[in-house]
Amino acid sequence: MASEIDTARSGSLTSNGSAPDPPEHRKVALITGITGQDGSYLTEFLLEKGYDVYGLIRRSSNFNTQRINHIYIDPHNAHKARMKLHYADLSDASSLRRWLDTIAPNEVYNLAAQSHVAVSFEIPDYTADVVATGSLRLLEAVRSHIAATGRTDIKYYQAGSSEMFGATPPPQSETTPFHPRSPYAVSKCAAHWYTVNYREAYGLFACNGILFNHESPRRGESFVTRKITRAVGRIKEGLQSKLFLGNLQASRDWGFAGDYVEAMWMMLQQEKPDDYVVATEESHTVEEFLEVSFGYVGLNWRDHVVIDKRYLRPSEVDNLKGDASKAKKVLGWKPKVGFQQLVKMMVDEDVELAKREKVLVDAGYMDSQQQP
Ligand SMILES: C[C@H]1O[C@H](OP(=O)(O)OP(=O)(O)OC[C@H]2O[C@@H](n3cnc4c(=O)[nH]c(N)nc43)[C@H](O)[C@@H]2O)[C@@H](O)[C@@H](O)C1=O
Repeated sequence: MASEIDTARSGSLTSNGSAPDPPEHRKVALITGITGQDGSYLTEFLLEKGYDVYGLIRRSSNFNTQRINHIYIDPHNAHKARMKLHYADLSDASSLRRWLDTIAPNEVYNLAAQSHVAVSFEIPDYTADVVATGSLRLLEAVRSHIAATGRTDIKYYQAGSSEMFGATPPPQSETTPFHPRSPYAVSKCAAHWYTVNYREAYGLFACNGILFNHESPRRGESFVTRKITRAVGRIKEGLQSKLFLGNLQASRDWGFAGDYVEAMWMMLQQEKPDDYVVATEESHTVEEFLEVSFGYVGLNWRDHVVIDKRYLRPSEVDNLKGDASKAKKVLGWKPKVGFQQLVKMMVDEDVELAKREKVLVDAGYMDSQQQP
């Protein structure tokens, strides 16, 4: 990645070796949250499909583009670069409208969020501004862009969340009532209903994907699955011995993020816009995740895990298990990676990562308490 901050950064990906369509024939996608786990998988997926992909990124004093660096191509290489990045922010309506007008996308994927449930209790106001009002700003930018340009061939995807179901018992489907249990979840409910409202009021092609937890080796390290697999790798390599966690009895329907981005795209390829639950239909407790991940490398989690009340939430979501029959029937979508395979994939990558850290620690370049 270039060391200079570009106003436009770009990348390309072709695995089948075929030349991409000429620019005038290529579909154009705009993604908010492109630097996140889902944004990176969706970008890879869309580039493979021959799209030009534009990502909106937030300004930060440090680069936060690690997950898409491998796709990056210097924008000066104009004919090869098919992923481009621009500065914008869901809290800045004018930036959203400006990039919509400039890019004129066919598909808009709103993946950006303050997505950490526990953190949303600490910064509820910011969470609501970005997750709820930010979605409204983007919808309004799309609506006013269509009104001004007459471009009706534009489709909108809203990243919804199983957290919206919250306290409502499983299995949860599109018809299950929402009972959100955090500022994050309440904000996602607002974003969901804004999306439904813009569909009903203005005829916008707008879909809500109600995605259950989806993980990968690119998952942020403060979410429980990655926190666990990072610890497994580091404990295995002798870089740490304890892992501090909160509620081990919470149960989640965990799938692979790479599978879930395909469902997002499929929703926008339908004739009519609609809302879909995306899930594996299996639920496992945090404790089961510990059993499988530590067990996989021959460790006993009970020797390492310490409960720290700091990680308990003021109100918890106990049990999520999706009913994805609509997505299966209408979209023809189904998950490819199961729970055991997902855990192993994450542990394998994090053992490798810990081995690289160990080299740095042994050479005196890093303290074992630090993480690169
Ligand atoms: C679908 C949904 O998925 C995610 O939200 P989440 O389910 O809250 O994910 P998580 O990995 O933070 O927590 C899962 C469970 O694990 C428990 N837990 C125990 N001990 C720790 C712990 O130490 N850290 C964390 N983070 N969780 C812990 C915690 O109390 C909770 O019951 C986000 O992507 C969100 O954006 C989203 O939309």
